[in-house]
Amino acid sequence: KTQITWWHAMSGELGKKLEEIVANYNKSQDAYEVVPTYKGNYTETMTAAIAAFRAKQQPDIVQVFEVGTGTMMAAKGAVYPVYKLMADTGTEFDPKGFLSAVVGYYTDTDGNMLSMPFNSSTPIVYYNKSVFKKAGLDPETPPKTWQDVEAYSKKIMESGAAKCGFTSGWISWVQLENFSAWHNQPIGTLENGFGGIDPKLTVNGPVQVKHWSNLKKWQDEGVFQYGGPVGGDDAPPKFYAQECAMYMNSSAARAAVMNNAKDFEVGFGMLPYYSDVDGAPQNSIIGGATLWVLQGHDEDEYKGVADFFHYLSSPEVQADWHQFSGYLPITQAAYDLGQQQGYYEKNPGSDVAIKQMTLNPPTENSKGLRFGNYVQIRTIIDEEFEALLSGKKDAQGALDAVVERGNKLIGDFAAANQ
Ligand SMILES: O=P(O)(O)OC[C@H](O)CO
Repeated sequence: KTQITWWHAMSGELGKKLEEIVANYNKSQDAYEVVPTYKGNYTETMTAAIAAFRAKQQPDIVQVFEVGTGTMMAAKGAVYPVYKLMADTGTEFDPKGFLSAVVGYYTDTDGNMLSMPFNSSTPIVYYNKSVFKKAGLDPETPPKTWQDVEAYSKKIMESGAAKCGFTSGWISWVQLENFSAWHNQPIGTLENGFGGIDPKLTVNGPVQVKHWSNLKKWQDEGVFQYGGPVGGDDAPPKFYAQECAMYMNSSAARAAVMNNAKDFEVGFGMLPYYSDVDGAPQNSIIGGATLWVLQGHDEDEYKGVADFFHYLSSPEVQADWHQFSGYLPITQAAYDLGQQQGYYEKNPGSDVAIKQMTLNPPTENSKGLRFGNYVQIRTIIDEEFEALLSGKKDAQGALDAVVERGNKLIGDFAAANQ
């Protein structure tokens, strides 16, 4: 059998499910064996793949998170574009079958899809219905606005129903990038980087500054508890232990939430917005990851990769993965299948993510972002957020620093890739 190596970043419930999908594929045919390897979180997996490529030890497939897209697109000699792979191997492939928000993110300016969508998400609100009830709030009504989040949190804390109002995973992704799209505010010039290689960040606008300054105030009042840098590993336990009543994170946190929220009922809601910001709520943007194929392998392996991708994007496999994980149904057929199966009716709240992402046709500010070196910029965002929380900087100072430090990295990237 020809072996296909796949480096991925899925741990916990998601990692187990990924292995099950691979095992089913391996059983379904005799020619190829896909060998999945967990390489750590998204940043670690991407870094490992780049190092391996330099050492000529690269896997066939690597899972790269959405913010690595700008960097991967520029790595022309290292990447075997998916549209080309599918054409070269004569494998059936219809990019139009994917949801447009997903395709748009991974398509180059000539309209070619460069990586294979697999696990696209968007952030939503999870809330503890049992705590809401104890606090005298309606458990069927999630907060709509940030004003609601504040008022509900105070009621929850004052009634003693929970110690904290809310926590959040992925500060950069949820409280800055998606926050901006949801309020129709630009993250950067040149259509958030989609329109050219040398954009400038603009995350220090008044709406973002107001929000970060509220987050600092809410932290000081105990309304908000920080979940830590990168994905925010400290956030989920605060929600599971019923310390914080609301939790903002990826729609794909669903699998872990369902597994860990044993003693209380969970509700799902869209992200909150400031009702005094014109154009909000707009639509949220995707996160998660896609699969990139790396150069340097033989034709047989690539045939296997294409065959595996075909399997992965079939409606049955996609619908199963989506329904288990909370990742979006990335093809229309997988969504239609879920509807036929009655999945969304039987699982109230399971369609919040897709509704929120498609709430309005995307604007230049809400189709995503594409900046070189953005993985490093994410680290800067975390650092500056921590400087804000510790009182070293105010919100304007922290976000100005993100812009200044981030623009330097984008400029370096543009100079190296022009
Ligand atoms: O937790 P995920 O897989 O939905 O990814 C969240 C962010 O998009 C990562 O950049």
